[in-house]
Amino acid sequence: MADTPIGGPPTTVLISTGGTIAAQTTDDGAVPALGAAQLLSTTPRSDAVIRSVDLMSVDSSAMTVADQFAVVRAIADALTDPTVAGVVVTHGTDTMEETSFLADLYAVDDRPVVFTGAQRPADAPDSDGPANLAAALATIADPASRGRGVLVVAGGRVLSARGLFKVSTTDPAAFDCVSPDLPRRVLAEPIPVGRTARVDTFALYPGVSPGLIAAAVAQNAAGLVLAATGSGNTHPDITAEVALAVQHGVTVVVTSRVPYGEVSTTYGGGGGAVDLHRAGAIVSPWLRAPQARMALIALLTAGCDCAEIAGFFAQPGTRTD
Ligand SMILES: N[C@@H](CC(=O)O)C(=O)O
Repeated sequence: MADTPIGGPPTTVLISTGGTIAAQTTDDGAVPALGAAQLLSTTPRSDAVIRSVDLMSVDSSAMTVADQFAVVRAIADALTDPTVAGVVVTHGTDTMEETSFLADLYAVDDRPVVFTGAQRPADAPDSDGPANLAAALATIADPASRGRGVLVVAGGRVLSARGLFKVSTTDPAAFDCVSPDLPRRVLAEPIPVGRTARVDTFALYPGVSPGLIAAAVAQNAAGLVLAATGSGNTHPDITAEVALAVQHGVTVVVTSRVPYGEVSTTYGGGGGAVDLHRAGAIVSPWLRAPQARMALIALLTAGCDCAEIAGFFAQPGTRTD
């Protein structure tokens, strides 16, 4: 661990969580093995003073919601030190869109927070991890990174966490955004510790069984996020289940399984977004299912009611770009 000398240059905190960037290839497949200090040892030299925090070592596809909030708390802990210039989080790319967005929801500090990862394991001859980590550290040092919320650096791109999704299982430019300038919503609530609200998510498709929704309600889901077809539409049978779920006090958010474009109350016919909205569902115009779920978990855990949650998804928020 390298720490900041008193009166010395600002420190960057590097939080490692696992993922392919930290993975080594074994007979049983690639698994996270390296901590922050080992990641730094293969990263092109930077003059930054770096404090390492080995928070966890997991494949991000195996992360729990508790793990994700632990990452958010570790970022907040790092920023309690006024000598810290910013925080880099190394994380698997599979669920980086979720954890980075969750961190963005609580990012009240102007200092930059940058997530990065890799598509190729650390022991691959062409691993993209070292270059991504170097770029993430450089992004912390860039004054233009301040006040932009959480950023994600991969494959030569610097993107906002808001609206982010993984677009390739292999390309180093692993991510894109649904829209480059989504308004920023920051939650005033404290970062939760302990139990969080259960929110389930389903992709909808022709022939989908309405029983999926009933099963989630029966298992006490507090919220449901539906990745509907097109601009937020589905079969009329789903609308009836949504109405029942809402009557049971479950908050239902409708988004789309389509990557780009706005989700809107355009279509009727019994299963359109107009009908789902009338059944009590909240339409998420831009956040897709993985990020809408993170927001809903945070809002329900904070005790927000349906009107407040609808306001979160509807209001423009604070533009920072
Ligand atoms: N399965 C890996 C993939 C990656 O990091 O690219 C993970 O998300 O941890």
